[in-house]
Amino acid sequence: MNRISVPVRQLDPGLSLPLYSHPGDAGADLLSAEQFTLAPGERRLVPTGIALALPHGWVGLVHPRSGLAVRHGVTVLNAPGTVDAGYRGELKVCLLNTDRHEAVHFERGDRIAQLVLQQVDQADFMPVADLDASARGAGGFGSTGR
Ligand SMILES: O=c1ccn([C@H]2C[C@H](O)[C@@H](COP(=O)(O)OP(=O)(O)OP(=O)(O)O)O2)c(=O)[nH]1
Ligand SMILES: [Mg+2]
Repeated sequence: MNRISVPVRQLDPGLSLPLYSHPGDAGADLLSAEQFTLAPGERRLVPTGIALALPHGWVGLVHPRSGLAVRHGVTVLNAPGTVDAGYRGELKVCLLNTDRHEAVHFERGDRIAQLVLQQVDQADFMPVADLDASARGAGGFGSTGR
């Protein structure tokens, strides 16, 4: 596992930095810079109080936390959110309360999502008349059965 240095601007100095709970964890927990309540079915763009300068060739992926999903039905609507390396604005998390009955309350500093850093490549998209054959072919969307 690489350990890379990522410059962080703390827009809200009272909040801790993203935190890996255990050595080797893939996701660093992102904190909420706000106190708020999500009504059933409500979505909200939640600020995290930080801005990053990810290295070129890396991406930040904003994943849901499984505990929030299982216990409260709270997920990240656009999961995984894509944080481009060149983005210098505040990291935000689009939370959605999928529960149909229960509101969910969050305090400032609560862990709302997790950031996974990965290396990525770009493609040069080359127009061609035909694609090479493959075992799967055009089968998809349940072509292999349930
Ligand atoms: O969960 C997310 C997703 C995105 N972003 C920020 C960083 C990212 O680089 C930027 C744009 O995200 P994306 O490309 O997914 O959104 P878009 O709707 O395509 O907006 P844009 O036109 O700005 O690219 O918004 C976040 O802070 N959190
Ligand atoms: Mg975009």
